[in-house]
Amino acid sequence: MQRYITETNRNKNVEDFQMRDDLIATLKNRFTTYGYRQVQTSTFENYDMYSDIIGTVNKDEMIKVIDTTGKVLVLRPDVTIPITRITAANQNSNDFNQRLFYVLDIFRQSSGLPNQKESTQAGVEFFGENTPEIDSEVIMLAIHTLKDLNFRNFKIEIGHAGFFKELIQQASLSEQELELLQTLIQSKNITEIELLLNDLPIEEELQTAIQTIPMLYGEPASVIQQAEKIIRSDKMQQVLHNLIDVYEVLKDYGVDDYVIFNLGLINNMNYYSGIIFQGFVDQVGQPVLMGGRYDNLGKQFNNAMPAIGFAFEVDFLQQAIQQQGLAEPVDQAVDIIIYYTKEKQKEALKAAYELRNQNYQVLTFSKASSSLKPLSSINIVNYEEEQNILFSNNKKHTFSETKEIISLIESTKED
Ligand SMILES: N[C@@H](Cc1c[nH]c[nH+]1)C(=O)O
Repeated sequence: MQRYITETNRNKNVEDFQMRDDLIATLKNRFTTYGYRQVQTSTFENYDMYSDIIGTVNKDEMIKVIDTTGKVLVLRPDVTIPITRITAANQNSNDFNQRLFYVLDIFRQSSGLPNQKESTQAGVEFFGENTPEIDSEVIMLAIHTLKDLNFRNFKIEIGHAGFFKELIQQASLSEQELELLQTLIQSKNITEIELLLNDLPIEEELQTAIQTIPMLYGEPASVIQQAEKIIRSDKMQQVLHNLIDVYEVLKDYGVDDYVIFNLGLINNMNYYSGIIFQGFVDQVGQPVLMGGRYDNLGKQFNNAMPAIGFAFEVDFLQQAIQQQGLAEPVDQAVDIIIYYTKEKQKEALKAAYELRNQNYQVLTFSKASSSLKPLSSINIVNYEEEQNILFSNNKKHTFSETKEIISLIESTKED
């Protein structure tokens, strides 16, 4: 039996970890270029905070812990909620925008996948404005980042939390019926949807409209055309206009080829109030990113603030990059390797210190005691009794001072 090992399917070796680190660096860099600043939230949260919020994570999926005083805590099941709470508490004037990003683990355990409890999310949250320009800028950031990661085929599905909600309000369904209907729409199970609706007291026109929802998927222009046919209220018309406005801005960014409309899109979280979206790449069944507008969440923390954001699932991204062979080979070579004899130890270690000070990566090997074969390097330095030798790119040089090593290495780099 293996003791103290928890089942996890990520980072099996150092190379995986380095690749993940590079991936996260790419995400952080792109978020920064759009003006986002990194924040962090606590791993332990008050259970009551999550259970009282409307639109929160499913209570059964939260991982609860009890602290030494007997208080029930929960391991951070979502980042959007605590960031909204913090921003709501700190923002006393609402006339400025806040752009925040994070790379944090979240903890959820669904009954279907009991071994999966932990995943890393890299996400952004924008607070302060609700305009089509902001919505499209946030979606553009997601697209820009997927391009950075070299995915050739990816799609962003855009929908709206309000479209389905508006329609369904006219049907006055019970909570259970609504939940079932949502699941069926999500899985586009058209036959079951029809059977369910046939059993409910819903007028025919409304039933047809609801049955159309899963079909409102695909190229934006044709989805808009089809959607117009089932508009039954001003609110639905506004929702559709909002989607069109956002799409127009995305066209100006020149990224409309990546965009698909999906009015049957229902995101996991219930706090969404406006546009919602998900991102898909080849060979990964689940979305690698999800997000949307959640203008009503701040109100629950006594500060109404328009807000929109999304989060990448870093584990899915990593899996996709590996499967599609998009990872750059991890460079194992070090900048400089120094071999030295016992007599030259002092001189060699001093040189290593100076070179590391100049940010070179340096490994030292005592010829007297080390028997291991070192990693490769194009710069090998030998401190021996008679002379000091540098092999740089297979060319031999003699030297007496450390600064000569630097100038020789830099000059061979330029060759
Ligand atoms: N917190 C959401 C993603 C998101 C970030 N911002 C808005 N939505 C999730 O875990 O699904």
